[in-house]
Amino acid sequence: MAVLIIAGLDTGGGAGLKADIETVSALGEHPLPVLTSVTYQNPEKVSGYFSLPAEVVREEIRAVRGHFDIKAVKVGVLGSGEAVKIVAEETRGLLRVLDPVLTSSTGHPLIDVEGVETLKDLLIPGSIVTPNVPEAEKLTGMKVSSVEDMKKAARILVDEFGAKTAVVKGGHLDYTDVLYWNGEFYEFRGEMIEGFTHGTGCAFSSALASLLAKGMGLPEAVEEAKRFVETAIVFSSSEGKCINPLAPLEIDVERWRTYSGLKNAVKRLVEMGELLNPFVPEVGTNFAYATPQGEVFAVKGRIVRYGKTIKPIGPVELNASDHLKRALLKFREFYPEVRAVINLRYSRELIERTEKLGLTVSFYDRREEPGEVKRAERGTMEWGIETAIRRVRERPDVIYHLGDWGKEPMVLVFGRDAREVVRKVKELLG
Ligand SMILES: Cc1ncc(COP(=O)(O)O)c(N)n1
Repeated sequence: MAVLIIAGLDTGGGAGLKADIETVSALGEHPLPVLTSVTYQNPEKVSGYFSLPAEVVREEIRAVRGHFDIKAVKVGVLGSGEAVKIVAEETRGLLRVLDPVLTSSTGHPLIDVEGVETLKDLLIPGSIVTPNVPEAEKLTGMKVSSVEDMKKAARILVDEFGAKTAVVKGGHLDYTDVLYWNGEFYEFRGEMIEGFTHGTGCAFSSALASLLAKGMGLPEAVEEAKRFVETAIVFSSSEGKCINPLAPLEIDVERWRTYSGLKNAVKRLVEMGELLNPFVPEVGTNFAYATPQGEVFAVKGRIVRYGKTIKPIGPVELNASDHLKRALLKFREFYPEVRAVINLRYSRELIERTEKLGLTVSFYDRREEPGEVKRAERGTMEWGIETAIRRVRERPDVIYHLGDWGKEPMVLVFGRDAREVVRKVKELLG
């Protein structure tokens, strides 16, 4: 189904048309992108924008309106009052979701002063309007600091401004979204989700337009759009510092379980921070957790000593550790049930304690490494793990070496899942 998108271009690839196109595509519909403004922007700053002549926007819409069977339209950045007028004219009769973008989240205006007034007069009437809290405040002139205020603002947008429906999004308050539809309020609860949020407003309105285009009704479509955006935040892009609307296509259940399992396990480790601190090597600790299919999540930038405690540098991401990933994948060739591993600083006491606890310990020694492995660029880790595994009869819980990666002696603790690794580490630290 075709979804018309009327929005601006974000050169940083975070918000605007790019997020909209990805969202509509991820939800299986066909995006028709109409450009209104080019913004000069990166994740930290919008340095300006250029609005296309409004007549260009009109021609863009006309080129597709007669040709495609457009089921819904999403309107984002418009830039100028003139464009608002034309979009109101050219989208008449279409199911219209309006994200009333007034400024970027970094605070730069994305519409001129006349545009804000024209938006109220011409475009909000008849639209499903989806402001966030600052936008709801600016449009209604009221202060919005609670769910009750959000309801009041939603009602003003519908009863006084003539919107068909209003969804006030609570990302700036307690993550509850409020829908006012057919004279009734609906609340959609959410929670703080770690990740980048740049582009969330665009993705939400595009998702809502796509779901409505499919024929989904309200309030279900709002709930579904909210969950879509939550997933896009969870799997946001650290490179783009923005959401990842393609995440729902990229993840599956096992990826999700592995990701959240590792995230929780890292939290448990941080709780034991003081105890663990002396066991964090100079190069840092990492914690890798593989899906049953062998994709490996780890902590981007590793976990480092931080004062008396420890701190993960970045988020949990796919392929965030090369060394541990290789160690784990090699281990799994022998014992596929093993899916998690952590590296700790070597100490004689740690190994003694492992043995005392009845865990199986093995090791490798780089002095035994055959010449051809040494000469090959990347085989040492694999050779070491295989050698250690073959040295003992049972599946090892711990493999250590006395000088390798960064030449620092290291202990690797393996387990069937991230939770089991945390349990073993807890036992080892006493
Ligand atoms: C082209 C364009 N459209 C929309 C936004 C709002 O997104 P955000 O609130 O994440 O800055 C933006 N910054 N740029």
